[in-house]
Amino acid sequence: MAIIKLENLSKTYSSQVEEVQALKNINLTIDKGDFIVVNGPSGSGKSTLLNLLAGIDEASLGDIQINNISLSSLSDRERTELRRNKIGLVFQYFELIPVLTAWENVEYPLLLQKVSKSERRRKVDRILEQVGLSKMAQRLPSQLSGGQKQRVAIARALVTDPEIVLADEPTGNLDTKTGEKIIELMLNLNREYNVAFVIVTHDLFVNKYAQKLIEIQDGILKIKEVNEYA
Ligand SMILES: Nc1ncnc2c1ncn2[C@@H]1O[C@H](COP(=O)(O)OP(=O)(O)OP(=O)(O)O)[C@@H](O)[C@H]1O
Repeated sequence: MAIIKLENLSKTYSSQVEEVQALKNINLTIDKGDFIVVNGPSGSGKSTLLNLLAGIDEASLGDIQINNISLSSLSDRERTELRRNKIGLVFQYFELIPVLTAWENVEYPLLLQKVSKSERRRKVDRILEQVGLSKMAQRLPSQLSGGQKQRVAIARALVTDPEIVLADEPTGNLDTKTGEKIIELMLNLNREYNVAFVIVTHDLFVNKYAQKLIEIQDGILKIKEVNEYA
């Protein structure tokens, strides 16, 4: 089942000096439970694609549909709401709130959704256990390793039960062994919750986990490989 559809999507950045066509006529369907890895050289359009998928930026041409709803038909507030409910985000530098504990960082998106206290407690405890961090719940981000911080960020992305998690270079700030564990964790969560992942990465080791491997070059998207999981 398609959760996101990109149709003839283009993005042009215009300034007084020049126009950059960052994405050129992209077509892509993301199905429920997909595990998509996106490669591409610096400046090829990867972050632009993630920003459009997340509704952070708007396409110049073409359409993005999430659950058959066209993003362009929504107001800014409705787009924010959709992002909050359907999309989880994971970043290279974790982006945790430094004055909140691991537990409170994961709780935060549920507060925005006005989820009740008992439900928040249940959901945060459960997801922290799944990412292997129950014992570190009361630590501040500064008291955690890079890999542990990324686990907190993954728990925060998943605690709202999103349909899709968008990850921008999630292993970029981790050593290879820790990075590999983080991708394996994402894959396990992908299978357990049937939530789709789109992972943008320069780390080639991630490619072997891809169910769909995508490459962007000069704003043009190519599907390089599609694997069925055993
Ligand atoms: N806000 C902007 N204004 C003008 N041009 C932009 C803007 N953001 C990106 N670009 C240009 O669009 C193209 C695609 O950029 P994008 O950031 O999507 O690439 P990327 O593949 O994510 O690169 P990297 O791997 O270095 O992060 C580049 O040529 C970039 O210079």
